[in-house]
Amino acid sequence: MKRDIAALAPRPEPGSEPTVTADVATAALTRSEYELFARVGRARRCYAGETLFRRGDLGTTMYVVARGAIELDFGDDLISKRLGPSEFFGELGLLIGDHARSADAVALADGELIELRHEEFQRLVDSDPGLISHFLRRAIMRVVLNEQGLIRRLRRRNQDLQSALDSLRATAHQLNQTEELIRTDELTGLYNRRGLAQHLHDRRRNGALGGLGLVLIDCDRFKQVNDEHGHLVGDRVLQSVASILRSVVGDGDIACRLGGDEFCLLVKADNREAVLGFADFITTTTRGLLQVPRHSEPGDVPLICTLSLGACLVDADSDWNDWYAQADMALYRAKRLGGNRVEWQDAHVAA
Ligand SMILES: Nc1nc2c(ncn2[C@@H]2O[C@H](COP(=O)(O)OP(=O)(O)OP(=O)(O)O)[C@@H](O)[C@H]2O)c(=O)[nH]1
Repeated sequence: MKRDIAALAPRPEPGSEPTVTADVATAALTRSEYELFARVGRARRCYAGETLFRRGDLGTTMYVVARGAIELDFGDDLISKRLGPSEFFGELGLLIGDHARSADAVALADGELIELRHEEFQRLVDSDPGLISHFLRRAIMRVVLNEQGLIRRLRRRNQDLQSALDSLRATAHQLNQTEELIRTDELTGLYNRRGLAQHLHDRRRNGALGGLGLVLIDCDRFKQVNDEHGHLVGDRVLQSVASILRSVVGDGDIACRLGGDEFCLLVKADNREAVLGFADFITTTTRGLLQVPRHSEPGDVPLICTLSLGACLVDADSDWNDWYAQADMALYRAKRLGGNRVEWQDAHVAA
């Protein structure tokens, strides 16, 4: 058997004995190496589909393909290698002994291998130190090249992951911005109805609906502002109202434009006086602004109009429709009484 295998040694082209760097990629033994390995090692048959070792197995054996083909599968998305006659694998088992295999080795066809164990390494060295030193250098270079290839692939994968992460972050950022836009009233920058609904939903989920007051705010005779001064002036009046509301909201409070010339304010307040304090501040500021002489504007262009306000305390056990109905009763009264005022509505009277 040994003689048969030795006869399969590669026949070099004249003057083509491989150099250290030229043949590392192919892992093929030179003719002299093959003959030495065949002399020291044992012949071993292998059969199509046979697993010689698996990734992670501790191995002390190196193989040289005499006949047939072997596939090395490194797992994950690493490229498998296919080895043919006179190519070797598992050399770290031979060189360092108990070595965890980095690939599954499976025979692709019936064939023959030369098998060398760790204990036989010294015999190889003693038989031909020069040849084995050459083989060793190639084996080390092969390990280094494999390692460099692996590092390159890991770097590339790292970069791919990094850019995937970057684009994910950008998408998340765009999504946040879009959500912000969807929740915001374009003209005033306050929350719109959708934003208010989301806010109330979040608060209810967090059990944070207690100790709140609601103030509904509606512009008085706003249609007249539009009719007399035009839509743009009307827009500016709405923006002025929004600015006043923005100036009173604190952390956790919310100012919202419900639509048209109607606004609301949801504020932290434990009692009637606290809620009315916010509402009074709004009417006082509005009246103050109406007193400011406006020499720079041609005609009598208003910066703001008077407001009607309806206020109440929020019952955490009921919902927005109930609170709105309650505050709206007060607002309706404020309108009926001529506007430019704040009215209060208690819960039991509203019911
Ligand atoms: N400029 C401007 N006007 C708007 C906007 N949205 C709604 N309006 C106008 O707001 C006006 C609201 O009119 P009404 O609901 O009759 O209210 P009002 O004139 O203030 O009457 P009272 O509330 O009874 O004092 C309508 O003329 C709408 O066209 C907007 O975004 N910009």
